[in-house]
Amino acid sequence: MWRCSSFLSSLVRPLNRRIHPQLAWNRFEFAQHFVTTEILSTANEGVFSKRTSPFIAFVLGGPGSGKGTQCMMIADAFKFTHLSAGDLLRKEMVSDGENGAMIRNSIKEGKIVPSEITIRLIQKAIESSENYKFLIDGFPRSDENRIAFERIVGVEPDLVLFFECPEEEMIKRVLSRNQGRIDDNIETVKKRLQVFHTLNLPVVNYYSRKGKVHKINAVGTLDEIFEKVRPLFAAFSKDGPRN
Ligand SMILES: Nc1ncnc2c1ncn2[C@@H]1O[C@H](COP(=O)(O)OP(=O)(O)O)[C@@H](O)[C@H]1O
Ligand SMILES: O=c1ccn([C@@H]2O[C@H](COP(=O)(O)OP(=O)(O)O)[C@@H](O)[C@H]2O)c(=O)[nH]1
Ligand SMILES: [Mg+2]
Repeated sequence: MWRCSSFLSSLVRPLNRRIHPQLAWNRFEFAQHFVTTEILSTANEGVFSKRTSPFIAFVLGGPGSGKGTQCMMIADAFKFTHLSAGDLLRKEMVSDGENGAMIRNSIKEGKIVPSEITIRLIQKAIESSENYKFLIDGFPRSDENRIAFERIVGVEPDLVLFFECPEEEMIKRVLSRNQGRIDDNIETVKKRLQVFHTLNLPVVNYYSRKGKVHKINAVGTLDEIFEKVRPLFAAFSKDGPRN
């Protein structure tokens, strides 16, 4: 899974053996995971020698604002791991897990799936990654999501990207997305926009008050938008931050 320096692996491995698979990682195990990864990654990043937690960027915005598209470009350019909460849920929906039907119904209705389910999927994806820098796309979608993430995972995001897009543009993009999704139809997208305004935006406002939000105008070509995103991740580019 990830290469450990000998000292840390002696510390961490027994710990993992002791954790019952069903238990979500507690904060210590989570930090421990990243202490290991950090030591190995400092070699080429340098900026993270003192961190004991992953670098996390939340990527927020309404349905069709371009979150997934920009996340793929950021992941490619700066070697982040792109975790789309929606994709994780759609994968879980079609697995023979006990929550499949409930997840399907929530997505079909544009409703938010219970936090514990989404967070467990995100945490499992982080745990099974060798990376230590993550784009969490489309999460948190409510204050309840946000509070649960901080309680269960025990970390706050380092930055929050918020893609601002006019409603009619979002509707147009969602209806022409052609990914065969059960929620890309006019009835559901209207419900999702309602959820966006009532539940998602308070999350943006919360992080805005903490000075963590970078608002990006999401209208324009993919590259025009990415050029506004790029400076936020300059610290991760191989030639370091451009001054
Ligand atoms: N800047 C853009 N201009 C026009 N269409 C876009 C732009 N960015 C993304 N799209 C398209 O709009 C749709 C929604 O984009 P996506 O990245 O899936 O958004 P989100 O993840 O926020 O729902 C996709 O079909 C995508 O190809
Ligand atoms: O943290 C999340 C992310 C997504 N969803 C559900 O999954 C749907 C699709 O989310 P996704 O981010 O894939 O939609 P997008 O914004 O990309 O169109 C949402 O409308 C919700 O019903 C959720 O419940 N919690
Ligand atoms: Mg998306």
